[in-house]
Order: sequence, then C-alpha cells, then structure tokens
Amino acid sequence: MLNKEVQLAVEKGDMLPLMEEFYTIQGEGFHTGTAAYFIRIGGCDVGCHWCDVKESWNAALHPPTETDIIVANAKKYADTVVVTGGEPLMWDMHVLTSKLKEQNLKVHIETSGAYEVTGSWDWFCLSPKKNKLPVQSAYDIANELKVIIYNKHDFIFAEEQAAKVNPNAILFLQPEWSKNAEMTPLIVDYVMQNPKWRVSLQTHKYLNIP
Ligand SMILES: C[S@@+](CC[C@H](N)C(=O)[O-])C[C@H]1O[C@@H](n2cnc3c(N)ncnc32)[C@H](O)[C@@H]1O
Ligand SMILES: Nc1nc2[nH]cc(C(=O)O)c2c(=O)[nH]1
Ligand code: SF4
Ligand SMILES: [Mg+2]
Repeated sequence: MLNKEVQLAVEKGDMLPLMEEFYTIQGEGFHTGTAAYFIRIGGCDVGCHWCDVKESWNAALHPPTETDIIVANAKKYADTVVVTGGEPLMWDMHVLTSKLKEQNLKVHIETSGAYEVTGSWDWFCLSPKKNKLPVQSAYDIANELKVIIYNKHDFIFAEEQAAKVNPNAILFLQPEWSKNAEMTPLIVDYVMQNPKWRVSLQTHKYLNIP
C-alpha cells in the first residue's frame, strides 16, 4: 500500500498502529484473574511520568496493521479481548470493535478517557490522568474507575474523579508500581475507611506474566 493509502486507512480505523498482542490474565481491576487477549495500540500524548509502557508513546514506531489481521489473531484465543495502549482512543475504534463483536468476542478497553469515545465497549475501564482529564462521555459510560496512587494527593484526585463518574462505576485505587511499598498500606487504610473503594493490584507483575 502507498503511504497515503495507509495514512487514510489509519484515519478510518481500518488499520491501527499495533505495538503488541498477547494472551494473558487480566491483572488489574474488576476482571482481575480472567483470561483475555490483549491488543496494545501505539500512540499516547498524555505523558504520565510513571507510565509503565513508555515504548508505546510514539505511534510511528508501531506498524499500521489491518484490523482484520488483529481480529483473526484475537479470535484464536479467549472470548474476551482487552484493547489498551498507548491511548487507544486516539484512534477511531469503530471498525476494530465492530469486527471483534462480529466474532462474538467481548470487548474491553483500558483508557485514560482523554479523547472522544469511539467504538462499542462491553467493559470500559477509565483510568483518569491529571495531565489530561477525561471527556464527559468517558465518565458517563465507565464501568470501572481505576485511579493510580503515586502520592497522598492522589487520594484527593481520586475523590474528585469519583464525583464525576456515573454512579454505577465500580471504584478502584491502584498503587503506582514504583511506589508500591509506600502507597499500598495507605490504600489499604483508605479503603477500610472509605469502603466505596476497592483495592486493585497489578497482579500480572507478581505472577511474572505479560
Ligand atoms: C499503560 S495504560 C494504557 C491505557 C491508557 N493509556 C490508560 O492509561 O488507561 C494501562 C493501565 O496501566 C496503568 N498504569 C500505567 N503505568 C502504571 C504504573 N506505573 N503503576 C500502576 N499502574 C499503571 C494505567 O493507569 C492504566 O490503567
Ligand atoms: N496482565 C495484564 N493485565 C493488564 N491490565 C491492564 C493492562 C494494560 O497495560 O492496559 C495490563 C497488562 O499489561 N497486563
Ligand atoms: S495515559 Fe496510559 S499509556 Fe499514556 S502515559 Fe498515561 S499510563 Fe501511559
Ligand atoms: Mg500494563
């Protein structure tokens, strides 16, 4: 395909900059412990200084890949696909999600919510970031709110975000990995004091799986 054609296909969401895809166990949040096929889309400009996948940020490093190929791979594995990144909502997700659903796959997303919501989602995990707050529609459709705790101020940020999300969203606090030892005890105390919250750990990092 010519460069221009690829560019157009990416704009339409027929192709996406694919960083990696892997079959693993969902490590975080509500669906922790369940098998899922992960699709990691490149590109993110939110700029979290503690991001654990900075290699994803530059979309140009990740080859534009046909959604048909991504879907054909995904359907060989689990019945659930998790679309993550990078920031997947930087791209038009309609084509990918409708093709995944045509194959009767359940489609989950991990997102900062900083961009307009596209695509159709069976589970929407919103992990808001201070640098670039979620759009209203992300708060409205979130099934879970997962706030990363890097320092004490993040508990205040978490409450601000909980006030904005729809009332059915399940609320999680997740320690930032490098501050794990310091923040996890604070999270434990906080959840006991404020039981509307739940603890989320990055369990895949303890299990040594992707
Ligand atoms: C790498 S992000 C990709 C999806 C999207 N950009 C987002 O931030 O939600 C996937 C999840 O990992 C979380 N995360 C990233 N770096 C982390 C870290 N160092 N410690 C704990 N969670 C982290 C994010 O908040 C998000 O919930
Ligand atoms: N096992 C596993 N679970 C995850 N949940 C969210 C992840 C992500 O990076 O979006 C992730 C990940 O990278 N691995
Ligand atoms: S929004 Fe997600 S991918 Fe982007 S920098 Fe933050 S944690 Fe990393
Ligand atoms: Mg991860």
